[in-house]
Amino acid sequence: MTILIDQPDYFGSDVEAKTVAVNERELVLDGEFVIPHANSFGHTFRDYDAESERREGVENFYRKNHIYQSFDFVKKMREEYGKLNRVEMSIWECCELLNEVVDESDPDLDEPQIEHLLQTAEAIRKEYPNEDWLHLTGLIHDLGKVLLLPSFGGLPQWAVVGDTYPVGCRFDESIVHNKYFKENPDYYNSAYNTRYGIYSEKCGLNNVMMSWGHDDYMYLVAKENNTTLPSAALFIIRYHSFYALHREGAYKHLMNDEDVENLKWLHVFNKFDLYSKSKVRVDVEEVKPYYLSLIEKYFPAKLKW
Ligand SMILES: O[C@H]1[C@H](O)[C@@H](O)[C@H](O)[C@@H](O)[C@H]1O
Ligand SMILES: [Fe+2]
Ligand SMILES: [Fe+2]
Repeated sequence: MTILIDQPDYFGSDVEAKTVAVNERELVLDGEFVIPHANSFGHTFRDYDAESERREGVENFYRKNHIYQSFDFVKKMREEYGKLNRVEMSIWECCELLNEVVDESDPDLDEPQIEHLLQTAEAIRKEYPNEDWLHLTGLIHDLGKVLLLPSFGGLPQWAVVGDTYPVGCRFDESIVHNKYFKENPDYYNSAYNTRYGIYSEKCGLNNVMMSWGHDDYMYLVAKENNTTLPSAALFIIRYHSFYALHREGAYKHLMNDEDVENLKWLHVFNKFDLYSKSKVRVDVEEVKPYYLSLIEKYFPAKLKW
């Protein structure tokens, strides 16, 4: 699939000019999505140092995440969860399960995850009414967080949520709270701690092992259950937490040409994923029929998880 869109520039140097002070209700108006200048705690988005009720918990989360996400751990998880032998259910059933899930890594949101899914999808729908595949991508991108639930193995938060990054090569400095990597065994492994590590120039992200979590798991679920979503959707699901790449531009030397194309859509998507987080609730029952129709278009009725 070829994508002909301009690179969005809302993260450029003039980001201040592009952000507009809005009250939360403006997010639900029709037309172009407006980037709010503050999250629901009154801070800028993704400010990991801002003194807030969430700061300490989030830092603690990243400490564990960076210590335990090693190459060997990721390999084991991929093998284990690649079997998809735990649960059978529909996409919508999975959305409902997320009612119970709260993400401890997120400085911008403390609502149940189903709110975030609908807020993301609805914000995309307003600005890109014709890209139904992107609406559905918004709805499902975080479904992998069910890994936190007992029937999915009840993984700890550090193995499910938070930003992701490659393992098998050097941890980039732009990764949030990167100082904690010093306690990761791979940090001292000379096979893994160089710019390329076990990878090579333009090898393609598909060949790169990412830290384990909800992104890679949901990618596996979608792919192995033969979704008809386009490759850009699978790319978004798989790399939406890879902020070191899509926000900071690190690890670009590992991308191949297809990754470069798909990254354009990930930039589009990220605006909605990040800045739609608010206390404004979406009426689930009202939008449900629309999303059920999309699920039917792009997925089988029951999936293996
Ligand atoms: O805290 C957030 C949250 O877990 C998101 O779902 C993930 O995609 C982000 O990258 C992460 O920073
Ligand atoms: Fe996510
Ligand atoms: Fe998200």
